[in-house]
Amino acid sequence: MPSEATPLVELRNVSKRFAGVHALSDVSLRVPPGSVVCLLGDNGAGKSTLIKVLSGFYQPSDGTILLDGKETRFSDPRDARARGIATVHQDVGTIPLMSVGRNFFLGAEPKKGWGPFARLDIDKANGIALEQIRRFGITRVRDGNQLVGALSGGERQVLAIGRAMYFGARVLILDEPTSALGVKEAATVLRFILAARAEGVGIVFITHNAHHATLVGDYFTVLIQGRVAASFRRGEKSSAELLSLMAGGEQMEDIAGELSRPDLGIPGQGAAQGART
Ligand SMILES: Nc1ncnc2c1ncn2[C@@H]1O[C@H](COP(=O)(O)OP(=O)(O)OP(=O)(O)O)[C@@H](O)[C@H]1O
Repeated sequence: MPSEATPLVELRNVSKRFAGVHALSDVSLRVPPGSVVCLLGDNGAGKSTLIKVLSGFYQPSDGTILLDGKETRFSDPRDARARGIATVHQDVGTIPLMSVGRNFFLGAEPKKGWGPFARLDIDKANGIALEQIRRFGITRVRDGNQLVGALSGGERQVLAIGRAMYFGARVLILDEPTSALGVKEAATVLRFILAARAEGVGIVFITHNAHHATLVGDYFTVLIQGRVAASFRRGEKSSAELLSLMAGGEQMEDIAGELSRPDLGIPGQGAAQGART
């Protein structure tokens, strides 16, 4: 279980408003080193906005961001990245028709020679890429020249996350990394999340999947309509309770109550009970 060490990054009472829309209201979130913080919420709950505040894409309208316990401000995503905050999006950001090695170093290739004669040292790029993904359990890929398109969805996620870690990520923001994957593939990514945690990285794991969250999460924050609806530690709630919270537990109770009203003439309360699980 992670320690109570100073969070790598922290949001304190952060709000974000757009014209007429309160996307985030008074949200606090701590990401300690070596921990997985799950961020859950329905569509429109504010998860993307929160990621964008954490990764320097938006400035908060109110509230503060702390990095290693010190108040800070990210001028833009490049600034946040340079200070160790990496975001890996669901669509992964790898290019299928490029090799594993080239994808790994996209934009930051190790060069042979110098000046106008510098060219990509592909052997070096391949070697580092393979070593990094092997470290995290992807042993099926044996050749860095292999095209990324031949990798599975989970392997591609691991490549993208491994790349972020190689380039110095201390906080990894993973935006729905398991949502498009089958069971085995999701397990590959979840295993990787645990391996990154063991290296002391702080992970913000955004997901719709309460089961995936409860498998790896240390801390959980549920957003509903831009507010923190619940915030708790591992073991304090079951995944069924988590699911109900994400759906807006109270609303579900209200719907269940409505369905069981005798004047509606709906036979039995099966639907109402079903709605609660
Ligand atoms: N740039 C913007 N301008 C105006 N409103 C915005 C903007 N970005 C987000 N919103 C609004 O803020 C609220 C939160 O949106 P956000 O995209 O953060 O939710 P989400 O939890 O990421 O949803 P999803 O899972 O569908 O991506 C929504 O009501 C959305 O319409």
